[in-house]
Order: sequence, then C-alpha cells, then structure tokens
Amino acid sequence: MPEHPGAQLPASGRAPFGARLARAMDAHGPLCVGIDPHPGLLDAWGLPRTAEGLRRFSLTVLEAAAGRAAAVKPQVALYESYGSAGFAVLEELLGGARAAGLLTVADAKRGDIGSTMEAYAAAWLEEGSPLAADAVTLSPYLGFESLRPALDLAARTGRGTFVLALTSNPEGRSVQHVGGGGSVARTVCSAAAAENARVLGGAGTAADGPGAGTSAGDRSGLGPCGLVVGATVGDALTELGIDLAGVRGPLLAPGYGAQGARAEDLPAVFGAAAGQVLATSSRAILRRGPAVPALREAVERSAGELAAALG
Ligand SMILES: O=C(O)c1cc(=O)[nH]c(=O)n1[C@@H]1O[C@H](COP(=O)(O)O)[C@@H](O)[C@H]1O
Repeated sequence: MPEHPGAQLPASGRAPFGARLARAMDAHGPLCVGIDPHPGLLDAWGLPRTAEGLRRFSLTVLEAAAGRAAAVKPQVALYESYGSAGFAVLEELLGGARAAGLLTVADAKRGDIGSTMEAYAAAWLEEGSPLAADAVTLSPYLGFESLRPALDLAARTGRGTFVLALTSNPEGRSVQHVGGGGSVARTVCSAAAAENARVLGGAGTAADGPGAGTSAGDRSGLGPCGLVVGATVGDALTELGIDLAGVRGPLLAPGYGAQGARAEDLPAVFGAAAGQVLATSSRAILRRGPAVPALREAVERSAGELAAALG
C-alpha cells in the first residue's frame, strides 16, 4: 500500500522523506543530533582545530548516534570554515551516516534567486551529488517560490526541505512576526502547506487546519516540505494564528537543550502538531564527549525524554 493515498512515489524510487522520517522517529524517538564541531568543543575534546580534528569529532558523534537517534544534522558552517578539507569531511560524514542508517539534514540554510537555487538544490539534494543529504535547511527570504528548484528536486528524489519559519533566536521576531495576523512567518507556513498539498494531494493551509489524508499531529503521511520552528518560540503560534498541523510537514525544532527549551515545554509550544516535531540538539549532547559511552547516554536520554513528551 502506498505510504499516503494521493502521494506519488518519487522518481528516484526512494520512499518519500516524510515516510522515512516517520519510521525513524517511531523507531528511535523524535531526536536529531546536531553535529556542530565548534572550535571550543574540539579543544574540550582534546582534538586539534584541523580537518583531522573535525573528522574525528564527526565520526565519534556518528558512532554515538547510530541506532539511537532518528537523524543527524551537521552544521555546514563549521565544516565550510576549513575550506575544501572541511567539505571532504562533511562528504565522509554524510556517507557514514547513510551507511549507519541515520537520516541526514544538512544545515546549510540556503536561499537565492531561482537560477542560483538550482545549483544549491543540485548540491544538497541531487542523486549522486557528493554532498547529497536526506534534507537541507532553506531560507525563504528571497521569496518562498525562489526555493522552487529545491522543493521540486526534493519531491522528485524522496528527499526533504526544512524552510525557516520561526527561528529559535530572539532576533528572529523582528522579521518573522512582522505583519501581525498576516505575518511573514504565517505566510511561510501557508506556502509550505500549499506545497505539501500539491505533492500529497488534498487541500491545506496553515490557517485552515489539516488537509485531506492527514489527521492533526499524525506523522505518518507528512509531505516533503518541512519547517524550522524553534522550541523556544513560546506562544508565538497562537499569537500569530498559525496551525502547524495543517502544514502536513515535519517540523525541525532547534532550541531544545543548550538554548534553554526543555522536552516538557514542547507540547505547549506545538499543540496538535507535536507528533510532527523532530527536536534537534547539538551542544547539550556534544559537551558530554569525547567518550562514546557518555555521548550515547546523552543521546538516549534526550531521545527518551522527547519521545515521552511528544509521542
Ligand atoms: O536550522 C537550524 O537548525 C537552526 C534554526 C534555528 O532557528 N535555530 C538554530 O539554532 N538552528 C541551528 O541548530 C543548532 C542549534 O545548536 P544548539 O543550540 O547547540 O543545540 C545550530 O546548528 C543552529 O545553527
């Protein structure tokens, strides 16, 4: 039986990203382990601030996360700062995660005019690209439709996107809340809802509630267009009149852990969309390294408390 009535199997033959992510979250809990090799963390782990230090850090986190988390999210900026050697490590990490059965989210936050966006899409989402991940983070501030090449390629290859909607940092409000009832954030959420409705079939907008075929908070039939909504946004969804369940996409939630949000805060933030949430945590877990058993314990504890809070 198809994963979702009305959903087309991606041309790649790979199961759709939403179905693969739901399976991984059901198996391991709704945790994404962020791989952010900050220079200070390399120091704390006794590793050199070199590409080899970056490599040992990345592969250690992978070893700790494999079989214990749904996904990993390398922060591309922290690889990019080492130039081509950093990108080589990132390629190795993405390949290693694939081999270990971990879904990958490349945190690249790309966004540009459509013609340039085609190249970003090819780099992060195209079949056979050395940097291809299961999903990539995107910035919609050149207009949601400028992301079209990535949205289309993701749907075609069974991959996903996470588009910034309500970010976890306090400065985000100054852009994302603008417009009140017709806020920038709500516009982005409505566009994501329309994109998922296009791919999955059925109607759906962020204002209208769940569309056909997916009940509120149900993660089994999610579309490929996810959103980034910080775990730290408090009551912003109510304040801005956004119904995330109606988006019918996965929700990447940074802010859990080092930025202060706790697992038990998440149900109130996400309401009926709690089942769609993939919480991501980097420093709170990484500070427990470099010993693999301590990292594993941190991953298991986070995955367990998130599963208990979010279902
Ligand atoms: O897209 C992201 O992952 C992201 C969006 C956002 O709104 N806030 C946010 O913190 N992030 C990223 O999530 C990670 C959070 O790291 P920790 O605060 O150490 O858990 C960093 O890599 C951020 O760049």
